[in-house]
Amino acid sequence: MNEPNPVIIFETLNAFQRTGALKAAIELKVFTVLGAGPLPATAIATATGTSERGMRILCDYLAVIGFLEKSVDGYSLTPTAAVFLDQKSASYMGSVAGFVAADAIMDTYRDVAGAVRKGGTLLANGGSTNVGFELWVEFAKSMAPMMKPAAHFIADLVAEKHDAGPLRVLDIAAGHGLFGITIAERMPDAEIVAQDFERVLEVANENAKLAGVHDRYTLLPGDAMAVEFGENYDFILLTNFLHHFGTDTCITLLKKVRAALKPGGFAVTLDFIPNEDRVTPAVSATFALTMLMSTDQGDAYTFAEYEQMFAAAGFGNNRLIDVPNSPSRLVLSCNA
Ligand SMILES: Nc1ncnc2c1ncn2[C@@H]1O[C@H](CSCC[C@H]([NH3+])C(=O)O)[C@@H](O)[C@H]1O
Repeated sequence: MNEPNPVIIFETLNAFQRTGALKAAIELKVFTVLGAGPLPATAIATATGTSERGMRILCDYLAVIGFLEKSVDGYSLTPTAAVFLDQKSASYMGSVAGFVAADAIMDTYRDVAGAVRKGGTLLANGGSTNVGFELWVEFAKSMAPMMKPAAHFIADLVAEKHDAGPLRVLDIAAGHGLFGITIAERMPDAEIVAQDFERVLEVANENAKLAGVHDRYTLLPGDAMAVEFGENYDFILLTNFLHHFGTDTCITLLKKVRAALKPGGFAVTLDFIPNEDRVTPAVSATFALTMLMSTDQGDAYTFAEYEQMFAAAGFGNNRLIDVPNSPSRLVLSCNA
């Protein structure tokens, strides 16, 4: 570990190759074609309408980085590729490439030094928190599969905390809507109010229809900082949202959240929350760079920082909870 070794330099400088290769394999449906069993490069090339040379080189690359296995029968799927990248799998999540590795996102990384100099995003108008940020509809359409484990975890938590009877839930920055929709599926008396920009809520509304919970699903379009939330909510969800803003803005929003909760109601914050060292665990710690590149003031806040923000907004009781099968953690804050 402490021996000097230049490999990490090459691996890091050409990490864009990995992104490009995986994006291409998803786009060309290589993993779906291989879902039926091992095939040689020639057969994969025929099935995907590509060149044999190109497919051989792509499949060898995917074997090197761990998405395919190579044997005398040709290429086959690794367990991860079989579960998450074959379109026929119920847990397919290839769609996340449409947001995570979108051209507009990748373009921002052409000038990390510029964002570091400035201390904020180089995107126009504050980046991803602006109503005009184009990619949120793409996020809503593509990212739901990644959120499934956390959505079920939160629905379980809500069911555990709530006695039988009517239940009002506000899902702030709902996106695809999965978090509120999963609660509605679990609890037949739950009424969900979904808040987000108008064109994003169209996606959530469609998902609510598909899930058959549409009659208990209300839309509250607009900027979360400006719209009236209403009151008497049992639970208010803040999933993957607070990280976009500076602490003062978060505190202002959290005061509004508290005012909209019933006494004894809960704010449920799901986020990338690194340890106090800010360098572990890797996924949460590196998320801070995502915020530097796409927002003016956002960050991957530690639990101590969340505690301070929630306390400043009047929440005295905050608990950090790990979410199984997810890199995210949850802060459960009671309006005691
Ligand atoms: N100012 C804002 N007001 C309301 N929604 C916003 C604002 N800025 C960003 N958003 C939404 O915040 C969401 C962040 S992505 C998170 C979506 C979902 N809660 C999830 O956890 O997967 C996107 O759907 C954006 O449209």
